[in-house]
Amino acid sequence: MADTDPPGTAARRAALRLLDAVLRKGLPLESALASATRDIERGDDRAFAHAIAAEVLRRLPDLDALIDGATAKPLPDDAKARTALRIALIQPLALGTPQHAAISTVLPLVDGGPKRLVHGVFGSLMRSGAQLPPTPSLPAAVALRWAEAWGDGMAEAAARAIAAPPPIDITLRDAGRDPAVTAEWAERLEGVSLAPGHVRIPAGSSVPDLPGYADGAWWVQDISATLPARLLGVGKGRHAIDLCAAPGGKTLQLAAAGWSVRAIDLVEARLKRVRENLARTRLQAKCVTADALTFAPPEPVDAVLLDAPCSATGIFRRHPDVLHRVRPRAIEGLAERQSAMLARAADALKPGGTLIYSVCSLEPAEGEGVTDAFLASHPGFIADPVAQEELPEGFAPDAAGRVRVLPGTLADAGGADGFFVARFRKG
Ligand SMILES: C[S@@+](CC[C@H](N)C(=O)[O-])C[C@H]1O[C@@H](n2cnc3c(N)ncnc32)[C@H](O)[C@@H]1O
Repeated sequence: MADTDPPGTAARRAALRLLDAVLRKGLPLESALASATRDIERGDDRAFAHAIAAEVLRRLPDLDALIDGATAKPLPDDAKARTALRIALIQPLALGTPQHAAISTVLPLVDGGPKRLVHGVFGSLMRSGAQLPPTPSLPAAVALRWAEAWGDGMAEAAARAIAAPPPIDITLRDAGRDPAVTAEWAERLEGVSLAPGHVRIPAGSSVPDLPGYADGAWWVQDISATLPARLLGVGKGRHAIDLCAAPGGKTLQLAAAGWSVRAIDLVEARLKRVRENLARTRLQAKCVTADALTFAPPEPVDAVLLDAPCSATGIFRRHPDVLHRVRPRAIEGLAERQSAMLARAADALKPGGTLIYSVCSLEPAEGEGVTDAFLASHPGFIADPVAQEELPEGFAPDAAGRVRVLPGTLADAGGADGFFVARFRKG
């Protein structure tokens, strides 16, 4: 950083590195954060760099349309000047930063480069009163892929859902299916409940400061992500394996519902988070670092939950980077690995046991495609259709008894992550 840089420039430089990591290197925003903000001392500056990058990713096609409308010759997609302009524009247009602060801290990012162009385009857009459209636009390739898979209405609902970060959902440890306990917590947390054991609070709430967090009375988990464990019901001491467990939301649900749980994850550092979450909530599970593609339990078990690693396109509201870095070829590769994991999961079950497969993906190849192929290649398994009564209000099984959650679900109550769940029984 140059000594003459205005205060706040470091945060914009970090935002530039973050956007480069996502858009050029294809990395998840969260995993690029530590390295991109390494030279920033203050936590609020690091948070601001993150907020700028996330908001640019939320509104990227709309920002680019403004930039293209104000430049005689389109800037290349990966030009530093384009990224600098995205960072400068998003601040007054969405984050409330005064125009002069936004541009003065962005110009040093293009030192020795097209500074005048960046200044000129920013100035002319601001003078003309440029605004972002009220409904964000999806990247064209994503809009096309999702409209083809699910119809235009889904793509429109997804676009509406990007506009703002979603609310925070909480799963209660001790509520079980008792509506009175849930109602009590909804009041304490000043939230609303959309299902037994669930409370929804506004986006941006400071989670560790809320009542019950330090005592481990609840954990953060989107309502869609609660469905797989809900569909296994109460455990009564029976044995379950959570095959890709970290950070552990479903392990905690299963343990709280009385299952004897073995939590597996490939990545030891991620399994550490499961252990921390178990310690905080005072729940029990055996944590094992292992590869789901080769793991075999000592004895077959009553239930296996495979919440497989996936494109994560269902959580685009929280992680808008997925909209820009997940490509069709990657989705194909993920579906192959999910099929291999599901076959392995099937081997771990007792006869009569229940297998749950889930992904936080909006790609049919990773959901319906994997489960259709599984049933076709595993004649010893049958689909175990989900009944409407098993699901929270606002969710519904599809014609085959699987649960496909699309954008637009619970739209009036703050939405839900995109998700897919299927249940099978071993004959
Ligand atoms: C979708 S996340 C799981 C979320 C978790 N079920 C929950 O509810 O908190 C996928 C997890 O799979 C793990 N994973 C990826 N490849 C794996 C493998 N081959 N074997 C086991 N775990 C794997 C990742 O480390 C990651 O923690």
